[in-house]
Amino acid sequence: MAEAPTIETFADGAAWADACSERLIASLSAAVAETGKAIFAGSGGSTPSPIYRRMAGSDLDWSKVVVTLIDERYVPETSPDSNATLIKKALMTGPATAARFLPLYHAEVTVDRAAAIAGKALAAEGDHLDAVLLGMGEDGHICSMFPESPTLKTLLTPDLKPAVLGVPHGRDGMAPSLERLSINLPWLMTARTVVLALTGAKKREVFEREAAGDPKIQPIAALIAAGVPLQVVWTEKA
Ligand SMILES: O=C1O[C@H](COP(=O)(O)O)[C@@H](O)[C@H](O)[C@H]1O
Repeated sequence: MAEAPTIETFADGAAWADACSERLIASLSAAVAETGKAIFAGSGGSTPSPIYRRMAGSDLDWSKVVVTLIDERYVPETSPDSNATLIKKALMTGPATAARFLPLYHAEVTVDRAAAIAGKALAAEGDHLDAVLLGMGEDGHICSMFPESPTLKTLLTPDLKPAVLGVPHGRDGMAPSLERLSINLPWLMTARTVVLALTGAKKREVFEREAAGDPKIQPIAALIAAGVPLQVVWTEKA
């Protein structure tokens, strides 16, 4: 069985955000130096903004970078739930406005059609992700992979093609409350660098529980079993 990665602990939010940003930028810079381009896939939610602000201030040649999302709520950018709006505001500022943004959401189509459009566009950019920033909810979800949800059967199948998939909202009060879009495990398996940014005692506890869980129904355990190169970076308070 694959071993859970060590949780790296940082003394405060500034050191934690610096460490996350430095690792992601190092991977993107190496890709630009080697191939002339790089793909970054970032998370939404409440955790990543300080990391994005630091990344935006780096001297990476952003004109060579494609920025996309690991997941998205099926809402337009005018919604406060839009991950696209969050990443545009926090990351794509200053020199980083030169990066090209690849949205997962598309208007006026079904969530599955939007996923197919986004999946095709991402696959046209390359066959791997150079750097990925993941977050985790206190319920153990990463991307839009919710523990024990029926969509995990497809999202977590390791030997499918890398794809973006539509995620229906949960029934009977189960998560997620909105339709969503998510990259699948095979995309994560292509990634050169994957930082899982965690804050707070609760998330540390949840990570430890999920990492030791069943890869069929617990996404964190599935990533570990599939050999996704997770760097788990934690601080008590961001
Ligand atoms: O819904 C989502 O939640 C997770 C975790 O968010 P956080 O607010 O606990 O940081 C996030 O990683 C994901 O991208 C987002 O869609």
